[in-house]
Amino acid sequence: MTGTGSGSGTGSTSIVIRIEMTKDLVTFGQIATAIGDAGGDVVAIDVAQSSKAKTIRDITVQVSDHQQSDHVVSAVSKLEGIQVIHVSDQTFLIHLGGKIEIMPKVPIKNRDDLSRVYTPGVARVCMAIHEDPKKAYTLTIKRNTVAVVSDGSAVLGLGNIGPEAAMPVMEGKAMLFKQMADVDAFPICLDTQSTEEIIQIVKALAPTFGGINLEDISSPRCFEIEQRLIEELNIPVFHDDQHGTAVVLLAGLLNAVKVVGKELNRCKVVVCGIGAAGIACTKMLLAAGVVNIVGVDREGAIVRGASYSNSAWQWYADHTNPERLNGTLGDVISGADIFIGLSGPKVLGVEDVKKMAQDPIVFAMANPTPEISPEEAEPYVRVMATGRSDYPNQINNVLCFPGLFRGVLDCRASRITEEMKLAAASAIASVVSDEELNEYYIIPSVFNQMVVEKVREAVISAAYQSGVARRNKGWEVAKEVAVLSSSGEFA
Ligand SMILES: NC(=O)c1ccc[n+]([C@@H]2O[C@H](COP(=O)([O-])OP(=O)(O)OC[C@H]3O[C@@H](n4cnc5c(N)ncnc54)[C@H](O)[C@@H]3O)[C@@H](O)[C@H]2O)c1
Ligand SMILES: O=C(O)C[C@H](O)C(=O)O
Ligand SMILES: [Mg+2]
Repeated sequence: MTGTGSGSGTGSTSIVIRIEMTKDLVTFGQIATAIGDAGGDVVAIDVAQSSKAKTIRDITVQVSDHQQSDHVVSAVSKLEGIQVIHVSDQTFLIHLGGKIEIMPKVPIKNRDDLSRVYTPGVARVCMAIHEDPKKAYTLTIKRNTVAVVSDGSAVLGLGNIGPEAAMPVMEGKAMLFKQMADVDAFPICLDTQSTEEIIQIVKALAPTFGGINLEDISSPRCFEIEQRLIEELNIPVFHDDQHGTAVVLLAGLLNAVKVVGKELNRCKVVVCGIGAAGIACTKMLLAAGVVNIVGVDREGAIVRGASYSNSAWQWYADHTNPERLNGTLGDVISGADIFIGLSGPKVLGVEDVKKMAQDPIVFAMANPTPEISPEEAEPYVRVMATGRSDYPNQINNVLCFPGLFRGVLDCRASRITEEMKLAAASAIASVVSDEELNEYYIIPSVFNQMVVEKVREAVISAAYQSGVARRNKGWEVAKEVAVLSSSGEFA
């Protein structure tokens, strides 16, 4: 099993320490010795600024993990005549200045080009769209562009960290959309957590976009925001943490139960974290025929027959926990075949896992730190999965949203139906063949190029069957469509 389990690291890395040294008090030799003694390797030294008395230097140091990085920085800062200005690691460096940019498709080389892409030529195009707004799909970025909208209220498992702090995740999603499925996605983080304001803002933004991907908006507000936008907009709206997660979860579970030789609909499933993702995953499992699902949140099990002020939890109580189990996670997990974690870090103990039924399946999907680390759980589980990239079996909505939106944009679906989501789940599961299937390979890699293509095809086919595809049938049959459509032929 790979991975550091440290919560955010991915093994050997380099850090850049910016220091100010007072020349009379310390030599570079002393600094290099201190770094070496703390276990780091000096890889490069750059002088950022120099005066007679002081120098500012960037020292690049190879370290094995974050702990060693802390040792190295602490050793350097203890030296007389040194002031550590800041420390960057590769993860921070990759974020410098943000992770995406906008590039023109054609260069503007001369006045002639200028007068076409901009005024006066552009005016004719504007008027063509004014006369027929559908032409926005052929003559603007709308056909291939998705808004990734967050209010920063439930960012990964980090909680309500606000819109600025949510941006790196949304930029990351935009990168994935583009790299995996050639969808242009734009991150939009809103400085409001008012349900009504978010709805109005997204509605006002909609003309620019072919689809809306809502991201990291906490429950229960996310349900109303998504539902209202689905009803009030004519482009597809998809809350990724709900449905993307549910699609990938179902794909992973379909394969995991094959590995352990159980039938999904006979399994006892405990879901921890009854928020956006937990509720959507539960709905997907109920639709797949699972009966015995018990939900647990901070206050313990959600019990059938009890009353809840949170309407989403009331729905949950009415549709799950047929045995009316009560108590903590530790109580209700006894005899469970499957644990699904969509809550926060380190919620599940080894003692809890030991109480599960034979051949337990544990999907600890909280990001970035799962409910239990694979290292701790592995001796007691048969199939282990997390949401992270650095362990086997990554159950993450990135397996869904790029291919799903590729399909939705290509067939110009007006909405995303249950059939389309189920089709996407089966498509993802089908990428792993029976010969390949084993405990450590229940779900295809994010980098498996078949995933996007299979999800796209399945989604398009289901969109036509559901009657929500708005492009003439027949378009989809030709693979050359991508080329033709970019010239506007199939508008
Ligand atoms: N792997 C994936 O693809 C994926 C997708 C979506 C969400 N997630 C993860 O799932 C988690 C929840 O995301 P969300 O969007 O549903 O957020 P959310 O805020 O809507 O819901 C989180 C729920 O978990 C509960 N919770 C938090 N700590 C808990 C604890 N210690 N014990 C029990 N319940 C607890 C909260 O009360 C809340 O009801 C996050 O960690 C997120 O990173 C993973
Ligand atoms: O962002 C991810 O990695 C998955 C998911 O959307 C999450 O919120 O954790
Ligand atoms: Mg998310």
